[in-house]
Amino acid sequence: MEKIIVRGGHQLNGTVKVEGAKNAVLPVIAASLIASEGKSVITDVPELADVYTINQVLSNMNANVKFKDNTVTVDASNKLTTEAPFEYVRKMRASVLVIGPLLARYGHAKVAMPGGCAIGSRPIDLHLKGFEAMGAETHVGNGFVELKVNGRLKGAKIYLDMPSVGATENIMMAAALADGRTIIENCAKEPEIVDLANYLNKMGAKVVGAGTETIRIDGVETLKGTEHTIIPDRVEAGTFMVAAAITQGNVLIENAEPEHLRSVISKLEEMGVRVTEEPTGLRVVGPKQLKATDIKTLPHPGFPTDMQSQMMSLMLAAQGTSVITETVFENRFMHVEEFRRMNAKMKIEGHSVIIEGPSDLQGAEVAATDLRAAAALILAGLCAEGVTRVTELKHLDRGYVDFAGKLAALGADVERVDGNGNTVVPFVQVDSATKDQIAAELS
Ligand SMILES: CC(=O)N[C@H]1[C@@H](OP(=O)(O)OP(=O)(O)OC[C@H]2O[C@@H](n3ccc(=O)[nH]c3=O)[C@H](O)[C@@H]2O)O[C@H](CO)[C@@H](O)[C@@H]1O
Ligand SMILES: C=C(OP(=O)(O)O)C(=O)O
Repeated sequence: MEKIIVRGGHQLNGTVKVEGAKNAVLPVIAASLIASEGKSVITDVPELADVYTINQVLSNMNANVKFKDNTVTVDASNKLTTEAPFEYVRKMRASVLVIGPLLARYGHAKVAMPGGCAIGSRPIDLHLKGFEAMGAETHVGNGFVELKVNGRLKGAKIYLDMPSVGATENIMMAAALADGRTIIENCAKEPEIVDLANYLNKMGAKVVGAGTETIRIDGVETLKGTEHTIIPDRVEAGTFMVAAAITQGNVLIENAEPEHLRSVISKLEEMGVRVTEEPTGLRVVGPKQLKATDIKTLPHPGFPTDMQSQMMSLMLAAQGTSVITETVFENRFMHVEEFRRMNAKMKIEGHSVIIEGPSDLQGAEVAATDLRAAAALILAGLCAEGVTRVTELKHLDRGYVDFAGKLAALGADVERVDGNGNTVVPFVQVDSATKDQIAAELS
């Protein structure tokens, strides 16, 4: 079993570059299924397990997908099949994002129902209600959801009970080819929604209002392949901001987009961290003593739930009592038990965690419970006494490119090893023949 081994107590200094955003690239690759003509060329694509999964979902549908040098090329002009089996949806819930494109183009989609998840129940009822409002018939059975529409989807006025990111994306993609105007109210406003809207518009769609709480889409007849560069990953950027802060370091995070990180910057500043905008990114300087603060996760532009566990690590190192309230997911505190194994002083009360800092964190063997928890446990290891060993790295690989290598380049004592204790070559550094082989399996 692979592990990341962290020996705490090293200050981080230097420069780290942020990759393209996982949560932007997945819907963009899914949207390329709508293009019945031409190739889609997507650049700044991070080499993440999730990107390989969405590429496999598309290949499995008979789209021609290539992934090389951080560029994904999709040719979806073939006749596609319209089914996504459980083997992919189980690995990655975002596989459901193919429903909107398939329904728009073929009037049919059959996708395995995503099950529960380590951060709580994650239904897709809002996605389905949106499709139904546009005229689709939905049938759930035998572990699948199947949607059908006779002819084209019809534009509709859709109010989302909550601003779901996935539902907004899925409905936006379906509406791009619908007959008439769709209005999505109370929609998600995340930067990744804006990136998807920009991509769809370059493909020939008519989407207005992305980034606000109402999006209007006027359906068109067809969409064509286009070129697009993915926005920087605000969660990866935020994770390295915490890494700098927790080690009293001084790190320039290249490519970090301050406009996407306002709530994170503001909370870090409250904790005594210095954040300055530089021409190429954000410089983060950690204080001698961090101060406690409170956080409530909310849809964008509120504090992102995907930064909740990393901030928990920082609060454990801060002086005083901090409170984190999670309002986006029903159960995103599985990592609390793992932090406790590192001597963290914290308790869960309903949807909040109360953190008594500073905890004398001690290295321990801990298991990542989800993607961001994996990063958070490694961050805690950076300031813990002794050796921290983090397992269940499949979660980490979904969303971070060579996390251990990037931390080590900043001066951390971090190493990824296999079950025999041998250093593991990160995927991004595997030889190009192996990468080509993986790419060939996809096409
Ligand atoms: C691939 C991707 O972009 N993932 C992000 C996306 O996930 P995802 O798109 O799954 O998150 P949503 O915004 O849809 O979920 C937010 C909340 O709404 C609920 N809900 C959602 C849909 C629905 O039909 N019914 C329903 O009840 C969910 O259970 C959750 O409690 O946004 C989340 C919230 O910012 C992030 O944490 C994820 O990293
Ligand atoms: C929860 C996350 O992703 P996903 O929605 O893909 O599970 C995340 O990126 O932290």
